[in-house]
Amino acid sequence: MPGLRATFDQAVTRHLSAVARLAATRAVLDTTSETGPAPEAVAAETVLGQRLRAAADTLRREPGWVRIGEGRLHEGGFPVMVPFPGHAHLRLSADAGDPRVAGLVRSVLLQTLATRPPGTRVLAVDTETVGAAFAPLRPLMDAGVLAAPATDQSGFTAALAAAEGHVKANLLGDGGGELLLVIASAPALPGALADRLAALARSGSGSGLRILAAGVPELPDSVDVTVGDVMRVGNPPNAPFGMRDGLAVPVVFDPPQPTDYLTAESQRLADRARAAAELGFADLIPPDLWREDPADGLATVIGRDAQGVVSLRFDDETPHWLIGGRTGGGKTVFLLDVLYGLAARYAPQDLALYLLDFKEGVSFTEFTPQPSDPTYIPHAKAVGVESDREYGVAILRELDAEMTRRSVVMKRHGVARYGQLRVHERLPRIVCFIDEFQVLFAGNDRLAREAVAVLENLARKGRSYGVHLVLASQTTSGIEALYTKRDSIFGQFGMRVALPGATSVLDGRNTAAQNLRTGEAVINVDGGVAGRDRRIRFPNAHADTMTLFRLRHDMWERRGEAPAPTVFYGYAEVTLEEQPEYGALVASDPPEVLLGRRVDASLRAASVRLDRTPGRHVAVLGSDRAGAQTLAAAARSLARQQPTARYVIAGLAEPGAVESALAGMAAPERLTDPDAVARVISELADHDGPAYLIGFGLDLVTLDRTGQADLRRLLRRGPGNGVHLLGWWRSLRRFMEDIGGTSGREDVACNLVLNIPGDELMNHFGQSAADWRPRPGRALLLDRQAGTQDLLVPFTAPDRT
Ligand SMILES: Nc1ncnc2c1ncn2[C@@H]1O[C@H](COP(=O)(O)OP(=O)(O)OP(=O)(O)O)[C@@H](O)[C@H]1O
Repeated sequence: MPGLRATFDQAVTRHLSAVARLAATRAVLDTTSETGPAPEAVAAETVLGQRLRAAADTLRREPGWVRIGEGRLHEGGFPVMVPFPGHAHLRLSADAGDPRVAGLVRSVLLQTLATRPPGTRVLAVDTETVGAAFAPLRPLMDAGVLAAPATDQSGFTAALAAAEGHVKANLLGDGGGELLLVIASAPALPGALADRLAALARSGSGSGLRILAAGVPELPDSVDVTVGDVMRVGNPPNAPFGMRDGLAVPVVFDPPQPTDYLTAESQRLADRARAAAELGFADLIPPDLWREDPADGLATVIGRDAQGVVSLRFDDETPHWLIGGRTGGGKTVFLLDVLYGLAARYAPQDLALYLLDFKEGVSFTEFTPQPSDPTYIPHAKAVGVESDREYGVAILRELDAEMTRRSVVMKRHGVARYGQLRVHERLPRIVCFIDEFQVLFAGNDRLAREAVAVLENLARKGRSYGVHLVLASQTTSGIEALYTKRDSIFGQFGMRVALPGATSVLDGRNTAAQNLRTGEAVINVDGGVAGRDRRIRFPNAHADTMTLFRLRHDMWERRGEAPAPTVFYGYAEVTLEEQPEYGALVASDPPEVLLGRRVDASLRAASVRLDRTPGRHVAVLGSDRAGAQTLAAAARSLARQQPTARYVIAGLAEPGAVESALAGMAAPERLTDPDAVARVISELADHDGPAYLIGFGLDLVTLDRTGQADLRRLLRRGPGNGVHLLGWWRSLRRFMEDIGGTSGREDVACNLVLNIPGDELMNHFGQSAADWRPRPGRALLLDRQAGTQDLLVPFTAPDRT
């Protein structure tokens, strides 16, 4: 603005000429002291004082000038402004051990920050009062504007090194904004350090560094202030404004600013810096979708810090990330920023996402189709919401298998790295996000051991195959779980992200994550070591619903062939009717009885084939009433495939489930009397099929010796004759008695176990069943002939709410 510029230039000129003339006037006043000051000289000085006051008034609002005290005239005074940091550094001869100097240092610092760009950052040194000189400016420290003061020689050396790094970056044109080095007091400097400080001071105006140093013996290119009872302002470098012999009048210190003022002003400046450092969610999203090439890695913008915009990468240096922070610390928001940022930059052919959360963690549901919004993120392949460990491990196994597939392809092309493979085949990079990953290790059982092994393999080899992991946890013990499990896994996670409340993500001696606020994070690309931290602010994706909505829809519109992800909702019940395979059932022999949904990467139906081999019966075991519903669903799936078979329904318990089993059967025989059931068992023992006895509560049937023999004959010979039993026993002991104990074990090969603890199963099913921990909504399907053991969500009643 030319008008303002002109006013300022005038103010400077007026100030300079007034200062110069003041010296001359002073000389006259001083030589006439015997007879008292000459009235004309006093009058001239008064006029100059007025001019200086007016000029100071303008300069006060200018960046580059600060007030240091009041110039004393014979009558009145005027504010003394010095051209810091605009034209020069500033040296004070005494240090902050003198409270007046401490007050002046604070005042100059706050004035400077108030008129400089909000990105200005400050390195502080105070060895004499151990940082006390800066203590009232705490809000600036919390906001990352003012670094925690260095209080000893090594801290001072580190501050010099940081300032040197800043100067180098600026001189090379890498930017970095403006840095102030404020030394409130310093140790006696050995020659080498004094030389380094002097070199910094001489680095020139293009270096982006200004120095305010109190108590150092010298500082090139500075306004030099000698501190005694009053201050004497020396000759500024290049004397740009006529003070060739310094300021001719003594300068008195301003009264110290009260702590309340210092805190409030620091807070105001801190808030301003925070607001300026803020990026909006829209700033994370590139103008054009899917333009980036993943060959050398993935990158996305996440936020900014004092140095500018911060990007995060998945590449050879930081193939995997570890994220920590307490509940409510912003983990969900952070992950969403990353996910949307990546998905907007890379096409689904170039980036595949696997998203897992375990209990009470992030919810990735917004990436999946919902009844209210059928769109989805086309990069998402599998999403687990409140997943079981089994589901998580199954996904990890998939990724492990994918690495093996890629290694074969890479061998074929004679290449060793993902980047080289991309020349031949357009395979996507894969990123697997696991929230509350420590759940995978819970239990220290076979599954936990497998989780550790697969995770270790992925962590070690993933970078070569374009497979990346992001592990997040809200608890210290969660993060430590990884460390204590396998040191070698932890070491692979070069990228550390500490959100508010994170304790173990960074190195134990790194305190950078203290005092983080919501929306802030410390990013460390060096495994968490101190000194490699960037404290950033990241935007809240959910605060910009319009951009989010548009992005989702744009991506979905362009999804092409990318199918919706498979989604596993750990908390949800599943009915037979919603399982895709049920709709596809047609008349077939032998039939596949559907029992539930597998808890694995496929989420396909768990089924057993009832063919003519021995043992093809189904026992549902456990008192959980859900067992009756599952049996009913099995019966309905059977009726679709064997519409003309004979069905005998033993409805001894759970009449509601019995009713739903009958649906779809042409002419079922329904029995409700245990004795009638015993009789039909005897009849079916020597019967030719196809016939199915479906028993609800078979433990209610009392069998005499003959009856027991008939049942065992049915079990042993039935399948060969096309006769199968599907029964629900509420007691394992009773079931074992009925089938004849160990000798009858192989006669019922398919067992669906509900609420019977693993240690009770061992006798009958062997050691491998010992890990089973019953829980609502889950069942274990053991097929003795196939030797398999699968976790599934057993089907529930369609009308259950
Ligand atoms: N970058 C941000 N800017 C502004 N507000 C934020 C930001 N990140 C998070 N928040 C606020 O903090 C709240 C909690 O964040 P978030 O849900 O991400 O936390 P969390 O660590 O995932 O916690 P939880 O797992 O308990 O949900 C958000 O609802 C939002 O109001």
